[in-house]
Amino acid sequence: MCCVKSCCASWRRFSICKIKSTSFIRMTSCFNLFVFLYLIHISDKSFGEVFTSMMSVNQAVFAETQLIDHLRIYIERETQRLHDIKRFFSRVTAQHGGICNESSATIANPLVAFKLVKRLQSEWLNVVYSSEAEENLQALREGYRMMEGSLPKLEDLQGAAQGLMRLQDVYDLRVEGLVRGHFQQITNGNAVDIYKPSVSDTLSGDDCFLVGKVAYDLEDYYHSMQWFEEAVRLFRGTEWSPENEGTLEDALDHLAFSHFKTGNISYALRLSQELLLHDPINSRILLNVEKYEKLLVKSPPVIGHGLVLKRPDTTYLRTRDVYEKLCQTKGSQPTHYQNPKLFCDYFTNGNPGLLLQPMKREVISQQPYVVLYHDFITHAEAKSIRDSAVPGLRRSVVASGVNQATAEYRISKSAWLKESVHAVVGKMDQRITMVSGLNVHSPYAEFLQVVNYGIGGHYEPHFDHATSDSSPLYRLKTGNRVATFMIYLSSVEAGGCTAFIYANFSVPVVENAALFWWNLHRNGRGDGDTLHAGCPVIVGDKWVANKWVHEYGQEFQRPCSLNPEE
Ligand SMILES: O=C(O)CCC(=O)C(=O)O
Ligand SMILES: [Fe+2]
Repeated sequence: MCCVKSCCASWRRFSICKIKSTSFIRMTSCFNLFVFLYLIHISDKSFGEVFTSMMSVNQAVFAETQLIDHLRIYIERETQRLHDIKRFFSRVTAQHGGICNESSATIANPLVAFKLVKRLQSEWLNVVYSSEAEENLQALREGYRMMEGSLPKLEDLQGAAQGLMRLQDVYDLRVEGLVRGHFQQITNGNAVDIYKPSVSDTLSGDDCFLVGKVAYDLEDYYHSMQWFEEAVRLFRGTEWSPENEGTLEDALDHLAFSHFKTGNISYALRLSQELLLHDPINSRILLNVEKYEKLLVKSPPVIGHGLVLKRPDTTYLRTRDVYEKLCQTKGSQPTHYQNPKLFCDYFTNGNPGLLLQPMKREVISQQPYVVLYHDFITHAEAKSIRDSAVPGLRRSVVASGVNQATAEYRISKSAWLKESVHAVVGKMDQRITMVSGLNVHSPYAEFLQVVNYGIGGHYEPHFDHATSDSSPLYRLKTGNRVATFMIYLSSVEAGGCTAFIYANFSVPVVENAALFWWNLHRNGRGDGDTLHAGCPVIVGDKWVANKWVHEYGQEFQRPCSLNPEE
C-alpha cells in the first residue's frame, strides 16, 4: 500500500492515488428507491457545500447512517460466506484426513472414492471460483454509489479543514490541544481551556495529515508544518488502518518538504533520514537527502537564529488584529455603570402594541447606535423560522462589483423568506415596525434573510450598507440599507460573537434577542463605525435572521439632517 502511494508522489505535489470503481449496478429494492428519493430531495435543495452550514452537516449524519447499514449488511454476508468456507474446510480436512490416516481400504470404498473425485472436480472449483465475495462487494459499492451525490466532496473536506485552521488562528488555539479535543490558548506560558466541550473528541494522525495536506496544497507551510508535526507524532504510535489516506512515511515526507520550503534544512534532513529508515530505497528521498546535505555544507545553519514563520492572510484583512481580539473577548461591550448613556429599560416606543409587554432594551453603544432587544422572538417562533428556511438555504454570497459571489470571508448558507412563507415572518415584520417605527413593507425592506453558519463559519468585517454606487443592493431602487435588525435564532456553545471593529466591542450570541443598528448617518452617508463581523463559531449551530431596512419609506421616521455627526 505504502509503495503504491509513494510511487504516485512527485517532488512538488504529492497526489495520492485513489481506487475508483467504474461499474454501475441498477437499484432494485424499495429501500434503495427510498434512499434515491431522499437524495433527490436533499441534493436538489440545500445539500451541496456541506461545510458551509451546520444544517448540511446534520444531513450528512443521515447519509452516514445509510452507509453504516450497507456496511453492516456487507459484514454479515461476508461473515456468513467465510463461515460457509470454514465449514467446507473442516469437512474436507476431516474427509481427507480419513483417507490419509486410515488403511488403503478406505479409498477402495467406492463411496469414498466417488466423494474424492466429486470434491476435486466440482466442490473445490465452486469454492475457489465463487462469485459471492465479488457480489457482496458489488452490493456494498452500489449502496455507496447511490449515496455518492449526497456525500461531502473534496471541497467540503478542504472547507472543513480550513474551518479548523480558522478557529486555530482567530482564537489562537494550540494545534496540540485541538488534536486532543481541547480548545486551549497559551496564557502566561500555560495552556488554558477557553471552552470545555460537553462532547469531546480527538483527532487521529490521519485526520491531522489531511488538515496539513489542505494547507500544504495551498502552499501554506505555516499551518501544514504544525498539523504534519502532530500527524507524524500520532502515526508513530499507531498501526496503519485501511481507511487512512496517509502513512507515517507520507507525513514525514510532507513535513520535511514544508520545512525545506521554509528554510529549516537541517530538520528537513533529519525527517527525511527517518523516512529512509522505513523506506530505504525511496530514490526521491535519497536524492532529497543528498540535496539537503549539500545545502547544509554550503550554508550551515546559524545556531540561535530560529525561523519565525508568518501566518498567511488569505483574505487580506486590514483590521484582523482588532477583529480577532474582539472575537476572543466575547461580549466585550463597555460596562453600563461606566457610561450613563448605556442602559437597560422596558421600551414601548409609544406603541400601544408594546404597552402590555414592553421590549427589554439594552443600549449597547451610542456611536454607532446599537441596541439589543432581549426576548425579541420566542423559542417556537425562532424554530419556525429556522425550519421554514431549510429548503431554501444556499451558500451565502457577498456583493462583488455589480454582482454577488461566494467568498472565503463569508462561510454560511442563507435563505430569503417572504411574508407568505410562514405567518411568523409577517409577525417579525410587525414587531420590527412596533419597536422601531420603520416601514418594512416591500420594497422598503428586503425579505428576511436567514443565515446558518458552517464549520468555523464566519463573516469577516464588512458593512451591511452599499459602499459603491454600482452595488447590487441598489437593485430594489429604494436607496441604501439604512438599518439592520439581526435576530439571533439560536444559541451557540462557543464563539460566534458579533464584533463591531471600529467601535471596539463585541456582542455575544444571545438566543432570541435582536440586535439593531443604523448603518447610515441621517445625511445618507454610510457610518464607518458600523464595520462589524460574525466571529467564527467554535462549537454550536448558529442561526441569525437579518432584516435590512432601506432609506426610502422611512422619511418621517428617520428624517434627513445635514449634520454629519447624526
Ligand atoms: O452573524 C453575525 O453575528 C453577523 C452577521 C452579519 O453581519 C450579516 O449577516 O450581515
Ligand atoms: Fe452584517
